Amino acid sequence: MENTGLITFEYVNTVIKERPKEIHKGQCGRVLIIAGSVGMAGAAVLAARGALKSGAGLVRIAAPEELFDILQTAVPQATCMSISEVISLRSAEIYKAIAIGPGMGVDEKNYFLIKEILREYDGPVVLDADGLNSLARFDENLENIRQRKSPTILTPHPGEADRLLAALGENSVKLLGRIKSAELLAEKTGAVVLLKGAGTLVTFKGNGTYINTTGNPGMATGGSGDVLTGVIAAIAASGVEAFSAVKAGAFIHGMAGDIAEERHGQWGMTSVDIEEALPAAFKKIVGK
Ligand SMILES: NC(=O)C1=CN([C@@H]2O[C@H](COP(=O)(O)OP(=O)(O)OC[C@H]3O[C@@H](n4cnc5c(N)ncnc54)[C@H](OP(=O)(O)O)[C@@H]3O)[C@@H](O)[C@H]2O)[C@@H](O)CC1
Ligand SMILES: Nc1ncnc2c1ncn2[C@@H]1O[C@H](COP(=O)(O)OP(=O)(O)O)[C@@H](O)[C@H]1O
Repeated sequence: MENTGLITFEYVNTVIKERPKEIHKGQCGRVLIIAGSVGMAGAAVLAARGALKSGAGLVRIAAPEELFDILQTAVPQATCMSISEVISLRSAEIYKAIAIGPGMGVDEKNYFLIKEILREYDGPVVLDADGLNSLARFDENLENIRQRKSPTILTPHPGEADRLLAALGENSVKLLGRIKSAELLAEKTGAVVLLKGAGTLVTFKGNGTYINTTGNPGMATGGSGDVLTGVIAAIAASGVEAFSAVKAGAFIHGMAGDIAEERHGQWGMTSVDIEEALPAAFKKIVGK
């Protein structure tokens, strides 16, 4: 078992800092978000907004073309590209982080795209939702994650973690417990693992397991996790190394959830309220 600790304000304060005066958008992190499908455009919107409100300098969404009108209306700050263009994209190096999965759907075509990115791209990749589900279904022993040398970040909820554990021939989260499940996933894949839910866990083999101290039950609402994907991708794209970016992302996302709770209450708050509270959360951390 890894050493355990808490993710605290004091820690996050050392990770997220005031921006240098001369910085420009190209230096604030370009993020590619591969997300959304017909019927789940919202997941792409929430992830992109999560990234933009976490300081990403430029955000590009790769999605089916049918979604472009929705995406460009809901997130005018982001640019869009067709998901079919990503496959031929050898210029992925311009992105400082790539997030894959929210609302993407699970099929073999998506799996091949994910596989290609995991193989070709050498920056941090955040895998969430259907990105994880596609690998759990088609990637034997999660070999594509295991073989990766660059940072890979897995952000499953317990249902997604069960699918990943099953792909590794392991028991469910219920049987293993949350800490053991997260640590097993991290150990067997070499990835930074964030296991969602009350008391979100972040672990990385040999680097300890940390429990988040922010967040509340009002966050149990559709799309909250899609926002988190964008938050983590943006922090990683800013140059923060993966494990710290995930710990800081979990804390700030939970803090935004706590601000949304204060503003709207646990029953009425939605994932949009969490996303809209991100700037206030960052301001509390940075002081500006
Ligand atoms: N607006 C949009 O476009 C939105 C799009 N979205 C997109 O929808 C896609 C499908 O994602 P999804 O999470 O809804 O379905 P799925 O992976 O089958 O998970 C359900 C299973 O997991 C379990 N489970 C979940 N949380 C748990 C917990 N904390 N603790 C314990 N168990 C938990 C749960 O268990 P249960 O308790 O219900 O038996 C059930 O078995 C995905 O691409 C996502 O991005 C959504 O983000 C919504 C907004
Ligand atoms: N009871 C809770 N307490 C604290 N945080 C929670 C609670 N329930 C859910 N969350 C947080 O909300 C988010 C839900 O993510 P996820 O299950 O992926 O939802 P979605 O797929 O709808 O985006 C996670 O960050 C999770 O930690």
